[in-house]
Amino acid sequence: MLDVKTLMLVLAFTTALSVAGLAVAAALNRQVRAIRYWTLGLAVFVAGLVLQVASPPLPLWISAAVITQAYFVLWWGSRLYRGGNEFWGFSKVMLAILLVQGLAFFLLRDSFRYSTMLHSAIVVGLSILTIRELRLLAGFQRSLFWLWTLLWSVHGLIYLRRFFLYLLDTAYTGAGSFQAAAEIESLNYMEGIAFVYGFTLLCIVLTTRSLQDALRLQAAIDPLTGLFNRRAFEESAIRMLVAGQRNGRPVSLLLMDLDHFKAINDDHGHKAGDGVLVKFAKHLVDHTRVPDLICRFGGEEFVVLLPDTSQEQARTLAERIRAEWEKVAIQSSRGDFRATVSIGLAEATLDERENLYDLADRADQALYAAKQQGRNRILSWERGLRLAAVETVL
Ligand SMILES: Nc1nc2c(ncn2[C@@H]2O[C@H](COP(=O)(O)OP(=O)(O)OP(=O)(O)O)[C@@H](O)[C@H]2O)c(=O)[nH]1
Repeated sequence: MLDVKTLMLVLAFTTALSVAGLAVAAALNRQVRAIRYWTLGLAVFVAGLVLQVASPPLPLWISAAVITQAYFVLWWGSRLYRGGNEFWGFSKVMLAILLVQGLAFFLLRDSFRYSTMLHSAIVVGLSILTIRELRLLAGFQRSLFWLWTLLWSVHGLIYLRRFFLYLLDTAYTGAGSFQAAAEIESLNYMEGIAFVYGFTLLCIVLTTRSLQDALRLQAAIDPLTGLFNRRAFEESAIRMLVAGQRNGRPVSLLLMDLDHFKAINDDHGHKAGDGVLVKFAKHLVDHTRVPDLICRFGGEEFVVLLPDTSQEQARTLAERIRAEWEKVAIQSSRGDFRATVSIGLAEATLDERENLYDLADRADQALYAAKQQGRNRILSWERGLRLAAVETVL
């Protein structure tokens, strides 16, 4: 069996290397907050190990408090990865925990057995909490979750075993130092080395995954309004439309265009124009249901695809959107104003040969006619509408 002190040093060295790697990754990926805390957690772990190597003469309770504190920081990082709130007094919470457990380890300082048991119990508890954080992450990749669970479960089980050995096994209950319990302690440190390697690797993978998600979101979302952009809308809308046609369920589409938007920009400035777009996007979100697909089609044009909605039902909704929108007061430095919207709507036919673009084309014809007839109104598509609109222009 390897000497415990040597293993402690190897673990400290391995962890220090991991900290260096993670620190570079954290600096390069500032938007992933969790990796900063994982790096900090491992750095605290290194400090605790160094203190442990130096005890005696240094009291062991100090290193015990520092090492267990590292687990709290790692758990906090995982909590952030799940989407927890960063500013919920991290430093205050950590300080409070450090004080409480520091006091507990201090009170147990004369009993190697009980302080080791407390140390093991904290590691087991935090391993469970850390597993739970990624479990709560909706839609998280299963293989990554299982790797995370495996890593932390093995680590937690090793410490659970340690807890019970010190509780029940006479070979350890009387031990007064790590050297006296070398058999179990060296196994712990060897597993610790493997754990740090595995954990570091997973931190990098999770960070990459988080960046990929952010990129995917950026590619799908209109940055001004936070609505789906056209590309993302088309992807989901095509699926929604085909599902409706297959199941014989009605699907309707509203195509909306803010009226005289150029004049709004000219009279109130481009910034106020942007504000109107943001406000209208929120207005749409407030007036639709969760399954409805809302998108900024481009410029001042918006579209909503309504599953399980007939033309009549869509018209009622469109009327509510239009009527409520004209009441909304918009503040601008050049005076408050109101805006209106024209809406063209069409219901999909059950014929699967009609695709999303055909449906959007029909809604566009209705919208064009609504504009021709004076704006701030809704028109449903009907046969001959394009012809009528063209005639109106002529
Ligand atoms: N502020 C702002 N303006 C935009 C944005 N995208 C497009 N626009 C402006 O929207 C205006 C659209 O003008 P038009 O297509 O003439 O339409 P309109 O003035 O709304 O007239 P009608 O649709 O006929 O009622 C243009 O001046 C564009 O520059 C944007 O993201 N922000």
